[in-house]
Amino acid sequence: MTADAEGLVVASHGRHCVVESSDGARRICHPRGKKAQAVVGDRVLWRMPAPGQGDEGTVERVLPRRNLFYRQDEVRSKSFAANLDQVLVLVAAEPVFSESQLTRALIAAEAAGIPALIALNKSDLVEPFTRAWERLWPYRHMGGDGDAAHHYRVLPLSLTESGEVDRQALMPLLRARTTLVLGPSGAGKSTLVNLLVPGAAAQTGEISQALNSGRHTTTSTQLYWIDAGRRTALIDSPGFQEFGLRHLAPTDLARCMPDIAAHAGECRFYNCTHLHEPGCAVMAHVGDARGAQAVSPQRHRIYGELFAELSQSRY
Ligand SMILES: Nc1nc2c(ncn2[C@@H]2O[C@H](COP(=O)(O)OP(=O)(O)OP(=O)(O)O)[C@@H](O)[C@H]2O)c(=O)[nH]1
Ligand SMILES: [Zn+2]
Repeated sequence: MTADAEGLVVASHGRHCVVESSDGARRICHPRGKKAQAVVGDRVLWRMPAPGQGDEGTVERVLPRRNLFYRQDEVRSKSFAANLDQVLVLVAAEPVFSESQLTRALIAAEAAGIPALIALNKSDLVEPFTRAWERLWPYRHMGGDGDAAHHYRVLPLSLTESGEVDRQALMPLLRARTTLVLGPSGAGKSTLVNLLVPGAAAQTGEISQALNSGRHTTTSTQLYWIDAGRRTALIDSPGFQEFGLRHLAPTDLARCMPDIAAHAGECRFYNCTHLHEPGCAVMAHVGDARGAQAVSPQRHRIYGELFAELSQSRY
């Protein structure tokens, strides 16, 4: 019996996926049973088809994951990607981004133990950019002063106007890592992928061709290599809009919001919800006063909304 080969899942669509071997060859694989359901970024053991059984393989087993980034909505859970080094949330000056969506993505990253970066695109749109940069004040300062203390790195970009400069700023942060890129429609995700991934269109074409065989034309989540040595990867995933956090309990929220977590241990009641209790250290820090230890009123409002959302009965 031949040993199963190890491979990396570089695209997924429905139940089947595309597995890349160490020599770079890609092949469609189907999971052998529920336990072999893989997501992009998974390392898997896979097997060639038996002679005469076509050219699609089977995923025999998903190897243990370092982490799993996912969202979960009311009805079904939807996995995004596994084994990530970081998440890059790309928003733009225009269209105006939703701070609630941004926060949801950051909470999901935090819950999975994955560091997050934020990029604000379209700095050439001066006035909207100034407003958006200002809205990101809490994110730019959270954790303390100085680049090392900041909880989130926030980068200004202008992908269509200064792509080369942006590439130089981004590459040191991306090199030799696997980065999941998330962002609302229109923020510039395609522009970013095309800037950083030589032949992105070709890689996509190859994959849709592979997945095509009359059944599927688009892939949902996809991994691109930035470098020829295949060490630096970007994972592009749609679905920022309906970003559910149903996999979290309301009481998980505080530890996943670093500005709130910083004070949550100092409240009078150990089971403080930070919404109305006397002696709440979190609420004592909510205000317009700016400071690395402050909790912005917007962030506290979003926390309250999410707390209510996650407190509704589950089904
Ligand atoms: N002014 C300006 N426009 C930009 C910049 N980057 C991207 N755009 C434009 O913004 C629009 C959206 O960019 P895309 O890269 O298609 O955005 P996307 O996030 O992939 O959007 P979807 O395809 O809808 O998911 C395009 O018209 C881009 O040309 C920028 O730095 N400045
Ligand atoms: Zn409290």
